[in-house]
Amino acid sequence: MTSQDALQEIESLSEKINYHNHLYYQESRSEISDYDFDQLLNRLIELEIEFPEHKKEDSPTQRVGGTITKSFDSVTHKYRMLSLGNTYSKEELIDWDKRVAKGLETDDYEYFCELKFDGVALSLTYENGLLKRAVTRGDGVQGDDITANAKTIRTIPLRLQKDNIPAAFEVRGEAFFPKNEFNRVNQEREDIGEERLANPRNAASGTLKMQDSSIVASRKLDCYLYYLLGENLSYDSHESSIAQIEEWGFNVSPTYRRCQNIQEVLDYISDWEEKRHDLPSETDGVVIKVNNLKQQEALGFTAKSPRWAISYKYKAESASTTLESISYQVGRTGSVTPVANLKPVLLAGTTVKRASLHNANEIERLEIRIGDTVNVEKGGEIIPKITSVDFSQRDLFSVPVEYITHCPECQTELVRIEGEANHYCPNVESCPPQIQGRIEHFIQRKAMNIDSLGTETIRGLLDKGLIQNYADLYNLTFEDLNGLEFKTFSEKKGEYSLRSLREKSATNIIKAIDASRSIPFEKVLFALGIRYVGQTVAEKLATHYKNIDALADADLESLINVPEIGDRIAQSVIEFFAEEKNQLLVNQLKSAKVQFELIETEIISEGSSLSDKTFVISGVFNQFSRDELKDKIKANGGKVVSSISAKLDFLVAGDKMGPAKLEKATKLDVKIISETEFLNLLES
Ligand SMILES: NC(=O)c1ccc[n+]([C@@H]2O[C@H](COP(=O)([O-])OP(=O)(O)OC[C@H]3O[C@@H](n4cnc5c(N)ncnc54)[C@H](O)[C@@H]3O)[C@@H](O)[C@H]2O)c1
Ligand SMILES: [Zn+2]
Repeated sequence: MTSQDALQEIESLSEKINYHNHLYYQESRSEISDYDFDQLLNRLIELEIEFPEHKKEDSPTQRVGGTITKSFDSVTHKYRMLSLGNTYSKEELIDWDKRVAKGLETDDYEYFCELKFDGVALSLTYENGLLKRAVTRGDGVQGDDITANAKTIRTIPLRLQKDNIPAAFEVRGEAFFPKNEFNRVNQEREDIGEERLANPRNAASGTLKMQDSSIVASRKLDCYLYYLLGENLSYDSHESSIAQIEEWGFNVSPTYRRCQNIQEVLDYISDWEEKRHDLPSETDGVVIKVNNLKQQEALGFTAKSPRWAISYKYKAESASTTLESISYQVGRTGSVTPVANLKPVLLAGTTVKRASLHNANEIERLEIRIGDTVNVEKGGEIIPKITSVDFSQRDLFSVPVEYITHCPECQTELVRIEGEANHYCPNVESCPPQIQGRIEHFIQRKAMNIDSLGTETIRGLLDKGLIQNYADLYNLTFEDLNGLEFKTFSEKKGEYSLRSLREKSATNIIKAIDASRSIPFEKVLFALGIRYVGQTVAEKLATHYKNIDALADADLESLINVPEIGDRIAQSVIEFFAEEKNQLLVNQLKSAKVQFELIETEIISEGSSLSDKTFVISGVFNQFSRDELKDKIKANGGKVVSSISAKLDFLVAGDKMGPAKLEKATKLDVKIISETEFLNLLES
């Protein structure tokens, strides 16, 4: 390679990396995988080593990726917040270990391994035991002051109540979107017709940069701490400082391990490779730190990262296959989602046949064509995604994808709202999947809980003309259902066959419809399917207005004054009740005697056998739902708390409890009891 070629490649790589850095840190988005990003960066490092004359001072290899934004006050870090060197290869890790040994001129050192949590780095400053400031990493020198947003994270202590707290210190950690919370938020967004958030990391970063802290609070972010800094602290190892912050009440993930040598580090890496998927947070690798603080100091820093630490990143599994066709799905709100039909391929133990393409922009961005060879990846997400197209394999005669212009289900011309990525079918009234989608939304477990009525049965009922909307369900009789014919699709045979509903199923459905008459008002309100009214919003509206008539009569001003109800939701509620056909639906449901009024429940005391005892509940239980279990504890004088500490009396463990909780409770010697043991406590 000539020096001139190198210069050209260096410039083009720098430009690409700066572009992706900007998207990642400023806009909380990514267009390429982390692995591909790191390949670009590594190539640039390589070239700069070979052609040092072309290395620029502001090269992305010399700087921490982020910058500060204008929307928050910027704060200069007392100690710079650096990045971490990273590698995907065990050989490179072993090389790094050799450099550590060489740098320290001894074999006498230990490592401390932690998981690499995939979120946003936060620096928290405490003065006299009080949280003073929470700042993002920014460009490493200055960051954004996001204290108000960080305060909504419930595991970040606002005040420390131990007596051995230094007057001033800083802790650093990673704020992240717990997986189940991420899924909950996305489910809720889907329920109300909003786009899904792309991945937990980007969502956490986007959330912490929001101007409205109440939205931040509604997304229950969490934070793990992994670093203590300050003047005159008397710890000699990273491990002892971590033990200290844990004792002060900071949330430390119990997944760390001290390792005597690089072999033990490699063992730790393999131990967590699979297990990490069961943890509450996304992780993308392992961070390996030299444990002794004096030795850390001796090793020091490069311009961008410490020499005493490195991250080993797990590579997402990927596979190559062919895009056979694209089909288009129409959802309850009319939004159209393109789906890639792939030649079946084995990926991370499952056969993948489909991948979401999200919207027209994504198709354009990937420049994907039918017949292309594509790479699919399965990250933390359940749905696999296409990460890139192998252009070298492209058929000469292939043509760009033409996005559909008309609804594949009802042939109505699609519309695209300014500023939104999705296309919509505007035929709300009679587009079949929209009608069906509204009924499916109504009957789901979280709503009217009539889910014994499956998708296919609903189709059958619609086809027969027995129902036209969800309110019609209440007119169904056993005779309508018994023997009802419906089509069912067999994946195996790849074809539809005709079946008929059995007597027992018909009975169950009638029972479930009947039982839904006692489903509480807030759930009924959610079931109606008003755009932007998800479960939480429905609860807020129900609590505020107490009954459907008051809500239907509310004007814009009144609605906006309800805490946490914004313009968009208010407008949507008004539009819903203004439509005559919706008024008819509501009236029909009223005649069917569903709950349109709030019943305020009180917890009735059952005794005091649990008084002064604290409980954490985790997992799934046989006899109770989690809420019922909580009520039971409260009814008997106990207290339910959310995090495990040494002071906790009992951890009630159900099935599928997270391994991290278990490990933490075991470590802190908290008493772990089963559901049955819990019931015994009540009787004693
Ligand atoms: N896909 C893209 O477009 C794109 C763009 C830019 C950056 N990236 C990704 O971001 C990474 C670079 O980001 P970076 O500079 O923030 O470095 P990094 O994320 O690789 O490592 C540093 C960060 O790790 C985090 N961390 C998590 N657990 C930790 C622990 N236990 N101890 C210490 N730190 C811990 C901290 O936030 C710290 O700031 C790259 O690996 C790249 O893959 C991707
Ligand atoms: Zn349609």
